[in-house]
Amino acid sequence: MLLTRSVLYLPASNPRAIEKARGLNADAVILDLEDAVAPDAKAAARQAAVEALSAGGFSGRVGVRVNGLDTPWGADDLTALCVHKPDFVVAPKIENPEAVREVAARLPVDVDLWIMVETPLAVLRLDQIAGAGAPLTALMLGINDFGERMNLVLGPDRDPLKPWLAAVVAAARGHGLLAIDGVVNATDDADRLHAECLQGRAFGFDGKSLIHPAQIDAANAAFSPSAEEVTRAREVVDAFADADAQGKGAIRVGYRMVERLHLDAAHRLLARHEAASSRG
Ligand SMILES: CC(C)(COP(=O)(O)OP(=O)(O)OC[C@H]1O[C@@H](n2cnc3c(N)ncnc32)[C@H](O)[C@@H]1OP(=O)(O)O)[C@@H](O)C(=O)NCCC(=O)NCCSC(=O)C[C@H](O)C(=O)O
Ligand SMILES: [Mg+2]
Repeated sequence: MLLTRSVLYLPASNPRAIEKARGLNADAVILDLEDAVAPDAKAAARQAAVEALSAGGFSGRVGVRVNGLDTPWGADDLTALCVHKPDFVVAPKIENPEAVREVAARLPVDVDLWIMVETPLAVLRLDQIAGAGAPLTALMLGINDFGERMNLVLGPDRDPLKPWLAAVVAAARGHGLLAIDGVVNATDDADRLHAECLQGRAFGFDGKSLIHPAQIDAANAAFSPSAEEVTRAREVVDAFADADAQGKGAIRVGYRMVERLHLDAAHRLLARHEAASSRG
């Protein structure tokens, strides 16, 4: 099972961060060629990303966030990734399904496409964008860009974002995609990170975008099934395996009614637990 609890960005122009990322327990890392890299450093960062992919050694999945195709660098970024392929490519500031297909057409085979939802037009066209088809596999919320463009004032509760958190997850679920929540810029604010991870999980996200190694453990913990959830899931599986439950759609487990949809959910949760336990 593909885990995306912790998705760590790092500037591809930072060799120390690339080296460090090889030993971190993030489920995925993203070598950024876009906003974390200054215009003058774009070509060198692209070369560094290709060399990092070629050298390998990352413990999780590796992606590259390319520049937009409407910039001087986007096309060359995608061409460079055809030789040493990442596991996935992240396309920023996508605003319509045509833009998804334009990037997809330049991807080598077996490379997934994740797209950033980070503009007002993107959230207004979520259904069309999320339905653009293979190789699109994930939606990532870009809170920095979205917040700026919407003129949001975001406090720890992220109230102004809530409609969009729900909309992004609904679009992802509706089209069978992963949904990754946005970043916390305050790298020293462990309380805020913890609260946002729990909130993201409650809204249905599969994981959190991160910008610093110190954020990984909190995301891995929050997006892994808790011990209590695992216990409850096992109870549901055991109850439906019981002879008395055969042929029934709804049964009682302890104080609650459960249906076969809960059995499916329990199986999915236990699969996530297995995967999380084997990664740590
Ligand atoms: C935010 C940072 C610029 C902070 O850098 P710095 O002050 O140098 O960090 P530390 O001194 O605390 O670093 C300690 C060690 O950890 C390594 N490190 C730091 N960050 C990373 C990282 N992301 N990945 C791997 N390793 C990292 C340092 O090298 C130190 O190592 P050592 O020398 O061994 O002690 C910096 O953290 C950073 O650049 N973060 C990533 C920024 C980025 O990629 N941004 C783009 C995505 S954010 C975004 O905007 C999403 C979206 O587009 C949106 O709109 O919301
Ligand atoms: Mg952005």
